Amino acid sequence: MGKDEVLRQELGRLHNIPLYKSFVAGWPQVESFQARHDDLLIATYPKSGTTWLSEILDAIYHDGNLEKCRRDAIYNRVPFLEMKAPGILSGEHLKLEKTPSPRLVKTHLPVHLVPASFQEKDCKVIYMARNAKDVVVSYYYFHQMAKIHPDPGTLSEFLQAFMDGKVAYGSWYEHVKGWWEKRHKKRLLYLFYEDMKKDPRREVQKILQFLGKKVAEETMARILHHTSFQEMKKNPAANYETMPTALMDHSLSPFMRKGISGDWENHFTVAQNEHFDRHYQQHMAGSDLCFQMEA
Ligand SMILES: Nc1ncnc2c1ncn2[C@@H]1O[C@H](COP(=O)(O)OS(=O)(=O)O)[C@@H](OP(=O)(O)O)[C@H]1O
Repeated sequence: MGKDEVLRQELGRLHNIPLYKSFVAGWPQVESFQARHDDLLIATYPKSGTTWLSEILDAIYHDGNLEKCRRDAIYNRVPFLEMKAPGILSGEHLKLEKTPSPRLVKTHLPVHLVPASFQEKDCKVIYMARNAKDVVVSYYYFHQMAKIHPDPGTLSEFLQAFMDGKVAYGSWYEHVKGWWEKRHKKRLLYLFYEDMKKDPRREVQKILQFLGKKVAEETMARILHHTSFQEMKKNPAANYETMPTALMDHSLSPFMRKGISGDWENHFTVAQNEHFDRHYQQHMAGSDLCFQMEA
């Protein structure tokens, strides 16, 4: 499989979810991935604040030492478990094998597809969820710049594909609800992008408590500043600008796009919003998982 077979291809299928064909081809190695007990898994549906959470965790792991946080690009500091783009990036599980413990591992996998060794080794997991409407807008722009995705078409077409679960990683509903069902597990922390936006200090405290760590007040202040949207946007180690342009073209839309809650209001028409709300209510009926949709 070469570069041309990776870019702008239709999606393949991994079990019950649509996924990039290159990831599907690499799945046997990912499925048999050997987790270590002190690995921390960062799990999200795409465009839900993965990079933000990753930067926060790397900063915590390095006690707010910003020089260490800039040692490499975020996709090398926190490798993306199932990522494979032959001709551009080889399998990330290989990178992980060489990473010293304690490792931070990124995944977008739904809970039922996480490799068994993470459970066997009783690894801690932090899941971050973001409201569906902002995810869909962010994902739409990401499809334009990240060419591993099929062409997204119009926003209206993309919205329908998202609602139908026909985008990479499948149904947002199944993803957020699947992980939510596990939220009572002691070694899982379920966070929300919107909470992190509203009160990052409180959310970072939650993370520290979950990890059994403490930081000095000045370290906390440094971590919060370093992981603010404005700082991450201009930080080449965090903003993905070092990715090969063949894979991500920031001139089409920057990876660090807006970093706000409620941007969907600038994109959805009234009709699209009503259509989406009806669908949303059907698919979230009976669940106590609630999202803040407004800024
Ligand atoms: N520090 C900080 N604060 C607030 N928001 C931030 C931050 N860092 C990244 N972002 C925004 O997160 C969106 C990208 O999500 P992910 O990192 O999950 O993307 S990916 O799935 O890993 O490709 C994307 O959202 P949109 O701006 O809405 O497109 C990023 O801008």
